[in-house]
Formats: sequence, structure tokens, C-alpha cells
Amino acid sequence: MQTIFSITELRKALGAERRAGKRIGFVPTMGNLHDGHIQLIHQSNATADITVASIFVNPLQFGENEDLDAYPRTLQSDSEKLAAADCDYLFAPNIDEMYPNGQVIQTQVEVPVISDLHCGTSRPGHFRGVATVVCKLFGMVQPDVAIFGEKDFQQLMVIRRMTEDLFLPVEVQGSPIARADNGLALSSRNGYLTPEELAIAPTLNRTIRNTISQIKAGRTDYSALQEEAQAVLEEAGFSRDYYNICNRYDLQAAKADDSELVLVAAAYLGKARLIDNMVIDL
Ligand SMILES: Nc1ncnc2c1ncn2[C@@H]1O[C@H](COP(=O)(O)OP(=O)(O)OP(=O)(O)O)[C@@H](O)[C@H]1O
Ligand SMILES: CC(C)(CO)[C@@H](O)C(=O)[O-]
Ligand code: BAL
Repeated sequence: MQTIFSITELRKALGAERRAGKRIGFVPTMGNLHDGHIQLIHQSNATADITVASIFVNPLQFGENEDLDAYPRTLQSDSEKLAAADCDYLFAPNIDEMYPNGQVIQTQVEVPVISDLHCGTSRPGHFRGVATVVCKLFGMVQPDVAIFGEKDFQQLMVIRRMTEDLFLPVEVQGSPIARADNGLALSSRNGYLTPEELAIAPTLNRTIRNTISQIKAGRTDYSALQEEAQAVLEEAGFSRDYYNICNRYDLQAAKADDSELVLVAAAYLGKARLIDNMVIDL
């Protein structure tokens, strides 16, 4: 695997691959890689000839009081994991490479409506930061296909909308959530949890599954179901963010006669903010 830090060098290397007729797969990440990320690399390897992973902790998508400084930076071990997974290129630009004009005076990409729901409500401006950096990364890497995890369900929808609206020539693929045996969605932020909190964390997924079985059993009083689940999570030691039963296609609050749903949730536990979701087929 070749590690590249500059856009010029990246363009040179990938230009040669493209001219050789290679289909380029791309996996954008913020690093501190776990098996969920490696699954995305495998998916890219299966669909493309060349896989490019990026590692960039993007300040533009972090709020003022969020964990930008604390976010784990583990380039050496990430690079070993990527090489072992047969990734071909690691692109790890620094902040000046990504934002040569600073983070404020530059073009930003806004995907309206959906960006203001759920994670966008608790993290204002977050999806503008995500859409902007992913658009820039697409311009740098010019992939044929890009893979994103379904753990960030709303992020995947924002990126699909952006790609479609801007006619970006990239196929966007989702990849299922990789979980620990106890149901906990793998996440770099699980590393913030103490052993006691790690024992509590699977309650988030267990609660989601419980809500879904009640919906499958016929309950359609979604507001009450959401409130009951929030109470269970608080009792377990979480603090509230959101827990919403939604229409799968626009992420608006589900109506009683909607049949294709998704439950999206986020909750605070100690220093971590955990997210999870599950689709519901009725
Ligand atoms: N458990 C998982 N299963 C599948 N994909 C995942 C999982 N965790 C992360 N991803 C995907 O990996 C890509 C990079 O995500 P990121 O680097 O933010 O990892 P993360 O572990 O989700 O970190 P964080 O805890 O900060 O959200 C995203 O497309 C994300 O959806
Ligand atoms: C897509 C992404 C790499 C953009 O910074 C980030 O939001 C993430 O890791 O999911
Ligand atoms: N996985 C989404 C990146 C973030 O939380 O900022």
C-alpha cells in the first residue's frame, strides 16, 4: 500500500491507474480504524480494481464543544490495518491541503431539509461539513464508486442526495452495520467508554430491537414508543439525544400508515455520543 499526503501526488498515482482502465473504489474515514471500516475496504476490493482509503479528521463537521481535539489519531496502526486488508492507497491530507483558504472563506455544500433532522438538530452545521469534505474528496480522488457505512444512515442519505443533485459521476454504495456480538455498533467513539459504560452500551441496540418488535406486533403510537425507549435508556445511564421512528426515504416522523421505516437513535454515555439505527420492514 502506498501512503500519499498531497493532492498532486494523489492525482498522479490515480491518473495512471485510471489510464490503465482501473475502476477506483473509495472509502473515506476519520481513522482509528476498526472492523466496520475494514468491511468497507473489503466491499470496495470486491467491486473495484483499486481501493483508496482516506483518513482526515474534518474540523468543519465538528461543533465547538465537540471532540475534535480528543478524536483518536492513530495513523501508524490504521495504515497497518489497511495494508493487511489489501487497500492500495491511503490518502492522509493535512488541514492545509484540504482547506488551503481556511475553513470559513471557501465553498461549502449544503444539502437542505434532511441535514437539519436528527443528528443535524443536535449537531448544527455537521452535515454541511460532511457534504463539503466528501465533495472535495470526490474531486480529489475521482472515484468510480464510494462506500459508506449504514451506521451513519442519515449521512449516507445526505451523500446520496448531494451526489445525485450535483451529478457527480460516483456510484455511492452503503455497507451494513458491523456490530459486536452483544449488538453494539462498532465505532471509534466506543474507545471513550469506561469498562462500566461498555457494559451499558449494548442497551442502545437492545432497546431499538425491543421497540421494533413492538412495532411489528402492531403498535403505531410512535411518540409513546419513543418516550418509553428514552426512559429505558435514561434508566440504564444514557442521556438523551434523539430516538426517532421515521419514514425510511425522507427521515421525517413516521405516520401510522407508513410501512417502510427506520429507527434512528443517538444517546450520550459518559464522554461518548453513540448512534445506531435499524430498518423496519412491516
Ligand atoms: N460499525 C460500522 N459498520 C459499518 N460502517 C461503519 C461502522 N462504523 C463506521 N462505519 C463507516 O465508516 C466510515 C467512516 O466512519 P468514521 O471514521 O466516522 O468511523 P466511526 O467509527 O463511525 O467513528 P465515529 O465513532 O466517530 O462516528 C463511515 O462511512 C461510517 O459509516
Ligand atoms: C464521511 C466522513 C469521512 C467525512 O468526514 C465522516 O463523516 C465519517 O467518517 O463518517
Ligand atoms: N461518523 C460520522 C463522523 C462524525 O461523527 O463526525
